[in-house]
Amino acid sequence: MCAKLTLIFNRQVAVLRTLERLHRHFRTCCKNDVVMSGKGGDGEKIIDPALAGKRAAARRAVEEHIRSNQVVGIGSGTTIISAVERMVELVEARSLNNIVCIPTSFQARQLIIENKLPLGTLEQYPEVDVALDGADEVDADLNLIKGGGGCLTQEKIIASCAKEFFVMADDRKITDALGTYWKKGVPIEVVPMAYRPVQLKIQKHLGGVVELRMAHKKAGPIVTDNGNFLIDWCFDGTPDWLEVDRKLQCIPGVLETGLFLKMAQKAYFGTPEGNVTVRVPRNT
Ligand SMILES: O=C[C@H](O)[C@H](O)[C@H](O)COP(=O)(O)O
Repeated sequence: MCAKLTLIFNRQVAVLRTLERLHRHFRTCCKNDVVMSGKGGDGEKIIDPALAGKRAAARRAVEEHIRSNQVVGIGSGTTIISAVERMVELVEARSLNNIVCIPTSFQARQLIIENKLPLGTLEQYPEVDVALDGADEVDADLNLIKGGGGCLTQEKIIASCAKEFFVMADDRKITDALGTYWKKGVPIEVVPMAYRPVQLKIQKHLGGVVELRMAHKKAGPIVTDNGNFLIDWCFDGTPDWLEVDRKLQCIPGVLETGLFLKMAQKAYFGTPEGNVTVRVPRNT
């Protein structure tokens, strides 16, 4: 019994370490903001507490919402890795079958393929049953900032095609006002030839500062999965998000924004200890 428990514990630690490595890789490639908490006594890196929160939230969201015979939208980032991990466990345990996974990015597509889950497209399955995704910040109305890892347009398309959209995050990302926790601005995907006028128009009409997101392992800007550029808008004050998003979307050259407004039905937030709180939009 004791040996069995030790085996289970060791497997969990190994899974967390793998996730941590993927998290570190993803952050280095896409966000350049690795969060590590130091060294353990045995010289091993301590598991990132934020990652433990993301993992708890993701596992719970899958357990509550993913069922057999569903078409599932697979978000991008680090949190979704844990959701896919839980889905694989359920498939292996034969309590989940006949699902189809629609990726929201190149990374999500690879994740689905590597985990041998059935891959589909919106062309084949234009109606998605459930979409799961992470977020960079979440307010009380479940408005989200997304795109910190460079993916947002395909994520928003798939969330918009889903009957239900659930968000999973670690609990640092809960906020009263967007921009309190996530200081890197609202990501906006733009057609490359238009980035400069779009940048100037946003600054002139909406204020704040707009920066072209530069790559770290490539000279020049980050290029999205759709072949576009990303700009990050560090806004002033507390905007009326619906109005601001409408204005942004009206600027020629803007493809999509990382503002996911009133799209999520529920959000799961995990703590480093593995506790999960569930929120629905305020006033619902
Ligand atoms: O561009 C990336 C996506 O919008 C992610 O879903 C978002 O950045 C959250 O990422 P993570 O799950 O790594 O915290």
